[in-house]
Amino acid sequence: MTTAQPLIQARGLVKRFGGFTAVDAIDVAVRAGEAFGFLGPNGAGKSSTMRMIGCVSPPSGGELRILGMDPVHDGPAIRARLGVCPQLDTLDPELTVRENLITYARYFGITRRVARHRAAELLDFVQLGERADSKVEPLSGGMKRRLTIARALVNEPDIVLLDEPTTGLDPQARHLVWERLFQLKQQGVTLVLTTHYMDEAEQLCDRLVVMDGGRIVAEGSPRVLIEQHSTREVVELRFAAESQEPFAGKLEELGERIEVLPDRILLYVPDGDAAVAEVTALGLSPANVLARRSSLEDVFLHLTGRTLVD
Ligand SMILES: Nc1ncnc2c1ncn2[C@@H]1O[C@H](COP(=O)(O)OP(=O)(O)OP(=O)(O)O)[C@@H](O)[C@H]1O
Repeated sequence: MTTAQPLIQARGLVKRFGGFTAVDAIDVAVRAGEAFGFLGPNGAGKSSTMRMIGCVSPPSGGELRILGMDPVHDGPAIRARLGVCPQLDTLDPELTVRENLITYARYFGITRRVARHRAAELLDFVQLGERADSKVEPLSGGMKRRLTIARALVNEPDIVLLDEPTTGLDPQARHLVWERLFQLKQQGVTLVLTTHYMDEAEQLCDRLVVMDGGRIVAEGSPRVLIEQHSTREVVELRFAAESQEPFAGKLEELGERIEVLPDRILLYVPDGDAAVAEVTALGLSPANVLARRSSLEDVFLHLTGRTLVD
């Protein structure tokens, strides 16, 4: 395999569960050293895709190559070179923090001596060195997730798969996880992650695909996706009324595009402050006004007509 070849290449990849198509003929190429994301709402098909890449769920159709190998025939060889951080923690609550890493390393045939050394290094990396002898149970959600990330690194993988790495964590815990993932990125580790948080996708991913209903609806870097599918800024207006709809007609002239949601109106404009001044000049007085930069949430809304997190 040459370095120019993508580490993960999917062409027309399909996953069906009975008559239901969860992943519908997607094309994906993940290059060495990049942080690649699958962004989409619940049920978009992100986990199903990850499980095929992780060689724990066989594709129903299409082509998938991971590190130049075929997951159906070369599953064990591929898995040996992957690090996997699943959506739900699968740590062993009977073992200590350190033992969780050592036991996991042993599955890869790593000697006990090397495993101990690697466990110590990785626990320092995820800032859990002081908890090495603690049982897993009393750890916070964020600590458990960082331990799972450490566990995913124990075999020095070529690719790390992270399924919703910060779902369920509070903001501070999320930032600690992000910091560690940034660090891995800087070390040149290839990261593949799923998320339904647009801020996570924007901050961590060099490139991403936006998924909806099993399909890829857009692909690119966060910056390019925003440039292609949104305006520079957005003004969010909330009117204290039963429905936002009656206000929309009056605002249509102001923006390049307008979205009316049940609780607010989004006005897509080049300059947020100028648009707010124009809203005021129209004599409208919304209960709440926010001018902000466009985000991947706006991209998703534009492409699908729905918000990422309902
Ligand atoms: N084992 C299964 N049997 C039947 N249907 C499944 C199975 N696994 C997933 N699905 C369905 O496939 C669709 C995609 O699920 P998937 O878990 O891949 O989505 P997701 O984007 O990862 O969302 P989430 O964040 O909720 O995991 C969903 O409609 C889900 O109900």
